[in-house]
Amino acid sequence: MSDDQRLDCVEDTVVPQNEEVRGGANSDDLQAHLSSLVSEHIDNLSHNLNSFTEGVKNTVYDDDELEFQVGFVRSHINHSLSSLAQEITTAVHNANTGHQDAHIEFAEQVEQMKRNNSKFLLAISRMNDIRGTKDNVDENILENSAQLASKSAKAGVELGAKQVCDDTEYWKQSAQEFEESLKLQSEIMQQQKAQLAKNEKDIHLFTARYQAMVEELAAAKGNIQVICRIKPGGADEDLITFTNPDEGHRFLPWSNLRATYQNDSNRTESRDFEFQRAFGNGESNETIFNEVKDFAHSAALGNACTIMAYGATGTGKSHTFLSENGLVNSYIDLLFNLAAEERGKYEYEFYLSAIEIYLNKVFDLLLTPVNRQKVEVKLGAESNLKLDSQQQAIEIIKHTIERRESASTKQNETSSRSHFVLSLRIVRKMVGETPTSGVMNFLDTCGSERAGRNLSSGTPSPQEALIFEQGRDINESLLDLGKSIRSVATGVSPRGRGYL
Ligand SMILES: Nc1ncnc2c1ncn2[C@@H]1O[C@H](COP(=O)(O)OP(=O)(O)OP(=O)(O)O)[C@@H](O)[C@H]1O
Repeated sequence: MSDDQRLDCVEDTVVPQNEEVRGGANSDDLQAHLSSLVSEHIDNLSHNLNSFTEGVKNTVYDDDELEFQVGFVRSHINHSLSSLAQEITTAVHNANTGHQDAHIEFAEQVEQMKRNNSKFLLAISRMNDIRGTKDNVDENILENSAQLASKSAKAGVELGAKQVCDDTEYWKQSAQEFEESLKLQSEIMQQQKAQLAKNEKDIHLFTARYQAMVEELAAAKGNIQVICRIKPGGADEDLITFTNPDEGHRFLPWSNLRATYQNDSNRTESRDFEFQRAFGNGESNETIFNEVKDFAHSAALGNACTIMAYGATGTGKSHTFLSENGLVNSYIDLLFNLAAEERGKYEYEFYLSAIEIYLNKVFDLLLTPVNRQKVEVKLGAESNLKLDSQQQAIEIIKHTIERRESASTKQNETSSRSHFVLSLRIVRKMVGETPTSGVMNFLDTCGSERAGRNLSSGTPSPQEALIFEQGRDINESLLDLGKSIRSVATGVSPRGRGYL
């Protein structure tokens, strides 16, 4: 077989068509595909022929062998050409089929587009219809709105007018109701005013009655009341015993007391005493206060009350009056509480003065400077300090007690050496009324003592001499006080020194 024959064969099988390869591929693609198929086969064949030619050149074949080789080459070429023809046929077939598919698809698409077009046309015509309807509706709305507006305006005016009428009626009614309630209120006020006036009258009446009762009570108890307090466990307890000869009446107006003791001739003696009240058995300061607290009300109503502690040295006068829970602090507490209770009705003012009588001289303990130098005053010219609070009152009283003259004696470690007078003035005011001014005086005398009891044998020391002098002066002043009290009680001036 020659090269030309081979080429002819190849050329016969090539189908040079400008068709698409597969569904949708164009003729350029098909042509390119076919060319590549053909050149692939030609390359293959030419390679095999070259190998064959080389083999023939280099090998010495006999005829049979040569014929066999040529037959082999021929069958190879035939096989290659028929496979090429087969591939070309398939490619062209595929291309035709693809083209037909594409054509059918295109026709379907055209059909679909036509259908869409008619739908689109239908939609446009519907849209036009809707637009027309909307225009109509718009026109209707405009027309109705205009009508509605004109109707509303008319109705609004009518409604407004009605509202004004209603409001006027409502306000008229309210004004009437208000006037009626005003009338009622003013009637109630008048009634209340009358009640107030009556209450005020009642208060005056009540106050007057209360005052009268306080005075009656004081009168019933006696203008001067004598209360006895026996110090428990005193130094003389073994020498003197107190009994109540009238057990059944111990706490009734009269409280009798029998003192039994050894007289100077060593004989047992008894003396009976009469008191409004006698305390013993370690009764507390609070119990004593309960007995005498009514004086506070009397002083608040404008009376002058004096509570005086009198007794032998060391028997508990200062303890009863001036200790922390003593009478003075309890009175201060009661009076300040009374002022707080009556605030709004009455205004209270409290003034304090504190003096001591020491060796026959009067000293103002409120004027005492920090260096404790006492300031002597004439009786009645002592300072009066306005008290702002209960706490302040208690503090000041505590300081005045500290400034009071005291000394350690054989009977009492802290014996008061001066008479101490604390005055609490109570001013009570009520609007439209003359203020009342009462006073609570607390007098803590120094205790009487047996002359010479504080002296040791031999020459007395200056301190002993002073205590002796104080004791003498104390006894003298107590005697004078006794005379003065008796003079008040009997109305007869004492003879001799003429104190009253
Ligand atoms: N009822 C009592 N209960 C307990 N202790 C008391 C009582 N009475 C007095 N005392 C105590 O006895 C001592 C002397 O009392 P206080 O100083 O009060 O006596 P006094 O009568 O004031 O003496 P003086 O006249 O010498 O000043 C104090 O220590 C006091 O605390």
